[in-house]
Amino acid sequence: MNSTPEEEQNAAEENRPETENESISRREMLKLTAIAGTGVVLGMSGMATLMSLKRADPGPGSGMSATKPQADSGDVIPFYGPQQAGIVTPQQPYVCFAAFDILHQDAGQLLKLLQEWSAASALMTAGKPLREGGNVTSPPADTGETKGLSPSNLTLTFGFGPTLFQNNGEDRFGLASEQPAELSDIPTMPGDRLNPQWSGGDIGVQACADDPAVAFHAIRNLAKASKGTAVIRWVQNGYIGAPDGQTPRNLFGFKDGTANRELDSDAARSQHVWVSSSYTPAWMANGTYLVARKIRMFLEPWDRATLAEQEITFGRLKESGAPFGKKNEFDPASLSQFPASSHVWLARSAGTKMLRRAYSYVDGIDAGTGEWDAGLFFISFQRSVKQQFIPMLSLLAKLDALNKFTSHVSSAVFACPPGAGEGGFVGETLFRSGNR
Ligand SMILES: C=CC1=C(C)c2cc3[nH]c(cc4nc(cc5[nH]c(cc1n2)c(C)c5CCC(=O)O)C(CCC(=O)O)=C4C)c(C)c3C=C
Ligand SMILES: [Fe+2]
Repeated sequence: MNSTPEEEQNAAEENRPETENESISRREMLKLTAIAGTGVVLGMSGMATLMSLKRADPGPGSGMSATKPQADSGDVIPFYGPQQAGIVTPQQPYVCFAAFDILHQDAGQLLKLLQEWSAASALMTAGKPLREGGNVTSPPADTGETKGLSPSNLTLTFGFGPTLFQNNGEDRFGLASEQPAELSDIPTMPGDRLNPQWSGGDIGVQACADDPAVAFHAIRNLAKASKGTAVIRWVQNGYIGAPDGQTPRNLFGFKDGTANRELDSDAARSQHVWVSSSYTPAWMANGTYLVARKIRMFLEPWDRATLAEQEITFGRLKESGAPFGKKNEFDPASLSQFPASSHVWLARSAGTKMLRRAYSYVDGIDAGTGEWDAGLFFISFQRSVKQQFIPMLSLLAKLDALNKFTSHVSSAVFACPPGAGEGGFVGETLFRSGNR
């Protein structure tokens, strides 16, 4: 027998997941009464008090409607897509980067975590809260501090560290055969002062946004959702500042990121950033490798160096960012004009390119020296760590004039799989790969 529209509506109401606006249910009332230990039926005023514990609809005009979140403010970078966002999408001014370690050895739970993280990421990048309206006797799903803020172009980029595949020779999740040859720790370089507590990690998550509160909220809520399955190993915050459309300056006052323009075309990105579909392992097609290096910059001696020394160190002019012998930032550089062992000359001589997405960091004052604990949280994306990153780093570590003013204090490498299709999850290609 056909049901009436009213019956259909009632059935839909019963099956509807809880929302923020939903009035308190009779069952919840009974539970709350029991918790309150009154053992008596509440009168109207008690009822009203309990009802008010449920958050009210913010109402029209508040800009916070539960059904229509702030996603229409235009600052949304879609989470789903063939490639992960946060790589070639425009660099936002803030990063909160976290490396997680997985606490167990259960591949099923790892898969579930990636599914939950992807679903949560899709919501957060769209400016939507994590499921709301839990009853008052359980913690809210979303921590809530970004309520009312715009999506802020939040991107969440996930990568798998070498230890996810094998740790001390142990195949923790049955994934060892899928570990890419590219994916192993960067060899220690001369001058490195790496702190293992700030290095490595099973899964790296880069949260970038126009608002630091939004980037932190994303990492905080992913950590909260992973409770019992993963713990944060290290976190690094960073920022860049640049007038609109211009190259940001690092803490030494130089424009940093100029050469990224050479990777603006799809052809250049296919050549230098994205892993091709003919690559092994196949699950990495349309993915890339992320290298993160926390590089302390010694601001005090730098600030005492002359302008000439500063410019010779980089091989570019401080004011304009132009290469030596040229006038403007984007004038083509000629290797013969660069001072020998200048940073840019060496990086160019390596004969390879990478996409850099670095952020400045300031972690306060070094308790031992009273100097700034500050520098560059260097992040680069490349299709091959072995052919691009390591040869360049080796050259720089040996000869770079910049080494006098810097020290590498942490290092991590992550294989970033392709993006997830709508409703899918990041890492799906790994879990569905042929050998499994
Ligand atoms: C292994 C790769 C690199 C590390 C580590 C690195 C550290 C580092 N860089 C700067 C500042 C600048 N780097 C610049 C250019 C540049 N740097 C790298 C690579 C590494 N840098 C490359 C590939 C390039 C581009 C070279 C080219 O082809 O022109 C510049 C110049 C402007 C620019 O193009 O961005 C600056 C400035 C710091 C401060 C630093 C460590 C603290
Ligand atoms: Fe550099």
